[in-house]
Amino acid sequence: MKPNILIQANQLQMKFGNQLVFQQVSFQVQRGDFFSIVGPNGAGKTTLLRLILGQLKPTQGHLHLNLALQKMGYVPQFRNLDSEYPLSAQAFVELKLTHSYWPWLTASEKKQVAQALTAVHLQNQVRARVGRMSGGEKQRVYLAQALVAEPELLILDEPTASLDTQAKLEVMDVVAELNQRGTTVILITHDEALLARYSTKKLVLGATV
Ligand SMILES: Nc1ncnc2c1ncn2[C@@H]1O[C@H](COP(=O)(O)OP(=O)(O)OP(=O)(O)O)[C@@H](O)[C@H]1O
Repeated sequence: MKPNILIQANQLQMKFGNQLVFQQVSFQVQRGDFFSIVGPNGAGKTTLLRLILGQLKPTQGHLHLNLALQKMGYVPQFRNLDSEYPLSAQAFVELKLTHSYWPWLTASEKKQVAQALTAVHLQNQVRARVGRMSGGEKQRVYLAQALVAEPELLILDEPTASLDTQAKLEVMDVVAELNQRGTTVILITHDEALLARYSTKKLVLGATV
């Protein structure tokens, strides 16, 4: 596989028992792509992400990955953390690096945390409580948590669903900046406006089944 191809999917089929979720799905994700996956509810978008993350195997076809699982960052759907949630943005991001064998972070890990918070423009709010932040800020904290591992591929599963337009753009502009600096992005979205604004390639699921 050419080094600039990160994911090559050939004729994927996915069934759960007798239920066919999709078939004949082929696509290629190249380094630097802003790749979107769209399709109606139940078309198998999350299932496809789970295949990419190695949590499921296709029932037919082949999925070749040109990067290690540790080089993938994952940002989940927006979840509104309770206003009483006690952790600061910094502590929330540090959770991703906490060791079981020693309780402190190394100097370079602290630097990684600071860099991740700077990349999402929260460098002035490192001590702010995540529970008190706006929706867009909360989702940028999740993004920072995915960034501490310095991923080559960032996978976002409807990261802005239920956020207002202002907050959506606030999150997606940061994702676009990361993409422009070389991070490959895979985005699941129902949002046509986001697709038109940011995406360079699109896979439509559900159209052929
Ligand atoms: N582990 C599983 N076992 C059995 N069926 C499953 C499993 N995971 C998903 N499914 C089924 O596969 C189909 C596709 O689900 P999936 O969550 O991938 O769709 P989606 O496109 O992400 O939908 P949505 O837009 O609603 O999030 C659904 O019918 C779902 O019930």
